Amino acid sequence: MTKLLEFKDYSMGFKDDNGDVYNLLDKVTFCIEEGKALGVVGESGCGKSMTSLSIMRLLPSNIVFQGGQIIYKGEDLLKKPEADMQRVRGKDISMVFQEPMTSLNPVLTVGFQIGEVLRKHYPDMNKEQIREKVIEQLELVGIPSPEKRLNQYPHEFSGGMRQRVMIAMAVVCWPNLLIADEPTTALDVTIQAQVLDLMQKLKEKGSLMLITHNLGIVSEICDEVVVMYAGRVVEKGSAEEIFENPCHPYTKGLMAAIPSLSVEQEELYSIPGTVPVAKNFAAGCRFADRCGECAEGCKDSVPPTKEVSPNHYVQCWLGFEGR
Ligand SMILES: Nc1ncnc2c1ncn2[C@@H]1O[C@H](COP(=O)(O)OP(=O)(O)OP(=O)(O)O)[C@@H](O)[C@H]1O
Repeated sequence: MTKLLEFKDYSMGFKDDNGDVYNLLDKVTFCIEEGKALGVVGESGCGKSMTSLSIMRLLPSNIVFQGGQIIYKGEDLLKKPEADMQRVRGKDISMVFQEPMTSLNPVLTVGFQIGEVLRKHYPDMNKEQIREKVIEQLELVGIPSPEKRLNQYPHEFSGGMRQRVMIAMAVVCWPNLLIADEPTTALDVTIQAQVLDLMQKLKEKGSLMLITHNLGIVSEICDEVVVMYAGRVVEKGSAEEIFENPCHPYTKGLMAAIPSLSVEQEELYSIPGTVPVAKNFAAGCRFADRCGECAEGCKDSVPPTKEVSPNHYVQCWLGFEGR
């Protein structure tokens, strides 16, 4: 297997109004293989979006780099000049955001916006070639009558159709990596299923990094899973391993919180408490406050990462020092 993108001990934080710096992502380490789909899961506020925006180098201005590398095709993206990054974005690596309405420009036609990506990366393409390619993309994502639709504006599309347009825009240059950040959250269930089908199809053409809090989606689409909690990777491995043999108490909690249709449940389980904000992160395990298996000392020092089975890693004190 060939690594397409690799996070190596990547850490970053943010600067508050007083100039104090707080860590957000701590030594994040994982990789995306060529042609595979990786799911990044965790509750809201766990650092999933910060991780993907770091790849694109589209972070807010108060973010401070604290160490590590993000290697793409042998080069550290964090060291690339901005002009080179502009060539990477949209051509090598593309991103689909949560809310298509805010990501599309309301005063430009859909065809123009998809074409814009091609004009930027392939300045030699002529008008007709661009039009053909745009039609081809709209067809690929399942938009009927693409010749007509390309002259329409975003508000003339339904939510699901807008999300498809966003996906068409993201894959028009056939990126090596498509990052989809909660691509189905704003959609209703039937449309969600259609967009997921589309993701399956796209997976055959390149690598996919799917960010979601929905484990059901991950089990359908992803080959590998990274579980994040409060800016750390607490567990990672093949989807099969993670679903069949979850080891971190947080992953087990996420699994227990999946609603089941087959078992009658009186009440839905939810992990007690909430994800802490960076200013309140514990020095040791950041999940300790919410963990049913927390033992003495868990809060004091950062847990070690161990390989529980080949390629399945867990960052937890359980099993160490008599815990
Ligand atoms: N510019 C910033 N300054 C300070 N804190 C920030 C900034 N951007 C994000 N954060 C904080 O970083 C943490 C991680 O945020 P992030 O958006 O990556 O989480 P997430 O897991 O993607 O959540 P969601 O699913 O809600 O998007 C959150 O606590 C968030 O408040």
